[in-house]
Amino acid sequence: MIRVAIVGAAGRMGRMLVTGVMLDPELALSGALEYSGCPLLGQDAGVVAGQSAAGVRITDKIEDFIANTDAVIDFSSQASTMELAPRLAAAGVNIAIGTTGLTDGDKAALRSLTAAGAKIVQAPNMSIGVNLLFALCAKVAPLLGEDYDIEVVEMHHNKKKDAPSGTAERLGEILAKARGLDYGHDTRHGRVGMVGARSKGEIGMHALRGGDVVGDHTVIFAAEGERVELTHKASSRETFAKGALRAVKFLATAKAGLYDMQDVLGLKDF
Ligand SMILES: NC(=O)c1ccc[n+]([C@@H]2O[C@H](COP(=O)([O-])OP(=O)(O)OC[C@H]3O[C@@H](n4cnc5c(N)ncnc54)[C@H](O)[C@@H]3O)[C@@H](O)[C@H]2O)c1
Ligand SMILES: O=C(O)C1=N[C@H](C(=O)O)CCC1
Repeated sequence: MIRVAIVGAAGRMGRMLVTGVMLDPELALSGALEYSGCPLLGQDAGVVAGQSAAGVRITDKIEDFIANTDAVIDFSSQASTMELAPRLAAAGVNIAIGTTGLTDGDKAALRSLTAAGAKIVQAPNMSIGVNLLFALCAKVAPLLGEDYDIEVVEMHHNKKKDAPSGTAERLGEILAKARGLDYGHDTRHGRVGMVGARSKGEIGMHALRGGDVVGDHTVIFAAEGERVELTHKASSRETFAKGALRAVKFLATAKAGLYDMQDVLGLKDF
C-alpha cells in the first residue's frame, strides 16, 4: 500500500486526486494540504471531494502527515510547489508534480534535489493522450520539415492562471528542438500590430481562455496547399488524475531521479 498525500486538496485537481486515491486499492490517503487561511481547513478531504469521509482532515502543516506518507501529489501553485519540494525531499517522500508555471530555474532546483536522492515526476500534463502527442510531434516535425510553419493553439477554462499552458510550453520546446530552434527566443506569443510576414524560424503560440474547457491543444503544421493538425482534447480532469496515480506507483520502485510522464508511460523510445 502506498500512502499518498495531496497538495492543493481542495482545488479542481485536488478533489479529483483525493477521489482517485480513495478509490484505488493500491493507495491510501494519508494527508491533504491547503494554504493557511483556507476556509476548508479541518474539513474531511473525502467529503470536500464529494466522497464518503476519508478520515483525513485538510491541514496547512505537512508535519501533520509527512511521517506517515510515502508520496505526495502536488497540483497547487508554482510558489507552493517550489517551497514544499525541498522539505518533502529531505523527509524522503516521493513527489509527483503536476503544477504548471514552473521556470527553468525551478526545474533545475528540482533536479538538484534528485542529485541528493529525491525521486520526482514533474509533468505539465499527465494524460496518456497528451504524452502521445508529445512523442508524435517529436517525430512529425522533422519529417515535415521547414516548409511547414508550426503554430500551437491551446484553450482552457476561464479560471486558469498561467499562459500559455504548461502543456503548450512543452509542445513548443519539443517542436523547437526538432527544428533546431530555441524555444525562449524563437516563440511568437500571439501576434498584434504590423509584425510583418511570418519567418521560417518561428513557432507561433496562442492561448485561448473561456468557459469550462478542461484542456485543448492543437499543433498546426501549415504549408503551401495543405496543413496537418494534431489535436488533443481533454473532456475530464480524471485523465490527469489517473496519470498522477500512475506516477506515484512508478516512483515507488524507481531510482533517485527527475522523471516525466514519458518515463512513467514508457514512451521514451516511441
Ligand atoms: N499536470 C497536469 O496534468 C495538470 C492538469 C491540470 C492542472 N494542472 C495544473 O495544476 C495546478 C492546479 O490546477 P487546478 O485547476 O486544480 O487549480 P485550483 O486553483 O483549482 O487548485 C489549486 C489548489 O492549490 C491550493 N494551494 C495554493 N497554495 C497552496 C499552498 N501553499 N499549500 C497548499 N495548497 C495550496 C489552492 O488553494 C487550490 O485549492 C495548476 O498549475 C494547473 O495548471 C496540471
Ligand atoms: O486546468 C489547467 O490548469 C490545466 N493545466 C495544464 C497545463 O497548463 O498544461 C494541463 C491541462 C489543464
